Amino acid sequence: MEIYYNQARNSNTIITLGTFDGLHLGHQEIIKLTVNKAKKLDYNSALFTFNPHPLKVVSPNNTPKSLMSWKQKRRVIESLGINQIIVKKFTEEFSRIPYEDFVLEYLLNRFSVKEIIVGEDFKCGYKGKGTPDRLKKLGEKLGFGVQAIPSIKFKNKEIGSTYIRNLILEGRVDEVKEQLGRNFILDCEVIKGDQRGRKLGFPTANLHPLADYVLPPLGVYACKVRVKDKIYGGAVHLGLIPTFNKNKFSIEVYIFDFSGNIYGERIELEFIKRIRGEENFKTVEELISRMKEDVRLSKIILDKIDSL
Ligand SMILES: Cc1cc2nc3c(=O)[nH]c(=O)nc-3n(C[C@H](O)[C@H](O)[C@H](O)COP(=O)(O)O)c2cc1C
Ligand SMILES: Nc1ncnc2c1ncn2[C@@H]1O[C@H](COP(=O)(O)OP(=O)(O)O)[C@@H](O)[C@H]1O
Repeated sequence: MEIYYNQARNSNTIITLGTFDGLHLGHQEIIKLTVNKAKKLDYNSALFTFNPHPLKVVSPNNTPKSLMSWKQKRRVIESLGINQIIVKKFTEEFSRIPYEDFVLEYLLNRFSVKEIIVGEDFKCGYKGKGTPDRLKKLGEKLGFGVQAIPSIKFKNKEIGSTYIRNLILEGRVDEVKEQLGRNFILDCEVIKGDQRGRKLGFPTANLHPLADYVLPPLGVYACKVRVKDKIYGGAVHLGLIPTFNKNKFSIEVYIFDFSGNIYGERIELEFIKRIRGEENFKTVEELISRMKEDVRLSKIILDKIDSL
């Protein structure tokens, strides 16, 4: 797969466009359709996306939190078999280009696009005027097809990034797989904490997320952790650590059956299930005994999913 940040070119291309945050099952359907159609016709398949999220430029206060980092996104797109990704820098100036000019300059002149495949709620161009219906009309004039794919449903609910973000915000991390096709995973770097964890008998890797992720409510979650391509079970705590009178948000994971120094490493944290909310313990002993219980419960949860 090739990645371009500006002037890519190709001929006879079937293209899909969007921000694709989360690359949920609906997005995956659209991308697979693009890939399969291109293969059948022996055309190039491409995915055109924007960075940063267009709303960050057009309406900064309404920018949604992310479901994935760019690295995670790239990996999923690659696994779906697209030939080319085009990442267009989304600027104020770019946001003012009318959809007709955008299509002509970016899609027809550069890729001689034969077909555009998008979700039915897709919009592009100045003020989002480039809806699928208008694109279809433009295509009739300029000689390309447009396919608008209706949202797919699961258990009667439309699959969508907003719905997935809300599940996460409510702590329902065990339900996102039905929509994403995978669990919610944070791409993180391990940073230094207060060095208190090991004294409690629970060393915890303090995590700095590598995207502006949507995050579940404060508390403790059973999780899996990928460290240097090995997967471990874990218990992760998101909170302000009131027991030690801290008031700074942190994400910390105790990794089961692991020892070693991983400061500075890039790791992935996969949320499996919420266990409880954050508590302010009166004594350190009470905290430690509750952490033991968290570890016991996490292991039961992880054993259950591994045996499915
Ligand atoms: C499974 C788990 C549960 C935790 N629960 C709480 C809690 O309910 N309240 C709290 O104040 N801190 C909680 N913590 C945070 C610990 O107090 C924290 O790991 C400890 O202060 C070590 O911090 P350090 O890594 O910065 O040294 C929890 C940590 C873990 C790993
Ligand atoms: N089982 C483990 N889980 C998490 N981190 C571990 C583990 N074993 C060793 N470590 C290492 O110890 C560090 C955590 O120790 P801790 O005393 O909590 O320090 P800090 O407050 O800097 O996170 C981690 O960043 C990691 O490098």
